[in-house]
Amino acid sequence: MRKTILDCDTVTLDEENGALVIVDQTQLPNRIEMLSLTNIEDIWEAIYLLKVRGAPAIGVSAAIGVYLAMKDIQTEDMGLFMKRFKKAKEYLATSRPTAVNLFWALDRMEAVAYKHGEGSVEEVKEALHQEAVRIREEDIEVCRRIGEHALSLVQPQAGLLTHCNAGKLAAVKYGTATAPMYLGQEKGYGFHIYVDETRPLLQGARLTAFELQSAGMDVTLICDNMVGAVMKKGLIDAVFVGCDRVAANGDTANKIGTSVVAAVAHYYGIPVYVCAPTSTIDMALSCGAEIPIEERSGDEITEMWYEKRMAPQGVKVYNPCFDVTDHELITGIVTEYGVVQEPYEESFQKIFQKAIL
Ligand SMILES: CSC[C@H]1O[C@H](OP(=O)(O)O)[C@H](O)[C@@H]1O
Repeated sequence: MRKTILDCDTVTLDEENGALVIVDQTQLPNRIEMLSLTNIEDIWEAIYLLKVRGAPAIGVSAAIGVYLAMKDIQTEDMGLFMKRFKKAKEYLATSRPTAVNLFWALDRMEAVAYKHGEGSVEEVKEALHQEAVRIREEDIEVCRRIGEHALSLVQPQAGLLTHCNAGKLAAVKYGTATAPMYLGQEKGYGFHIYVDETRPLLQGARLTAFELQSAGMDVTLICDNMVGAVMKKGLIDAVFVGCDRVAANGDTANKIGTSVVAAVAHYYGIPVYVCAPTSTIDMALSCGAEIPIEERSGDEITEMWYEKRMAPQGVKVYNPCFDVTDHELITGIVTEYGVVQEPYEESFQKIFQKAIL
């Protein structure tokens, strides 16, 4: 049976070879190529170059990466070990600035290291190993639960629109925005899914359309500038998007163009749902203006995915990788604990209190 992208683990730990194994997403959809990364520099570069991308997948990669960086260190000096750990953690934290899951996962790994700090270095290494595996496994359950809550918001045969890739290729199995789509497919909901190509790196065209088509779903690929026409035509009943960081007031950073989708949907009275694992909610930021927005090389805009130039030499370029959708444009934020609505800060606090209990 030919392997499809759905048979490939987006991100996993190869215990036998001590490697982070990822699908090289820069080669999709033309080639399914797995990369086996054993050193922290290659893992950093894979995150930076979007060979592995998407907030949850970035978090899992960093957790596995920092474990791999520490597992072969030969010392019984805990102070030296923790010094080396912090160096590895801080290095991986420089790979990309917006997806809070990167920092959330690294902080979780650090907390586990300190929690076991009274033991031996070998015990800390094993604790890091178990936590990295746990972070990966938790994502599957968290996204499935997001899918179940999101599915309750739409009817069979609904027209859904999504932007960028918040799918299996951005996480471990279900994805976030695509979780209701995968669960709907399992239950025969027959969704009609419209996917924005998502310039400049085309995560929608290259990744979302690819994975959902591979799953046998009804997928229609559109250019980003067609969202208004598709919504005006009455083809969209709901928008589901992912997120890279949600501020305490519900303002959400997601792929550039998401705020446009939300504004147009708002104009046409179409609900916009952000699918957000609580690991992507950053209560330390009061509003979206505080979210760091990654800017990337202008080449991503002037070169058609590094194949041929499509803009004049020397043209000035601005390439913010994300934008912030104001909470007023968001109908609901779907977490693994349920659908949250305004006032978001109060709702998030209730969720986090429940999660702690
Ligand atoms: C489920 S998080 C996916 C999120 O990450 C993407 O950004 P990038 O492809 O640059 O990592 C995009 O914002 C997606 O919504």
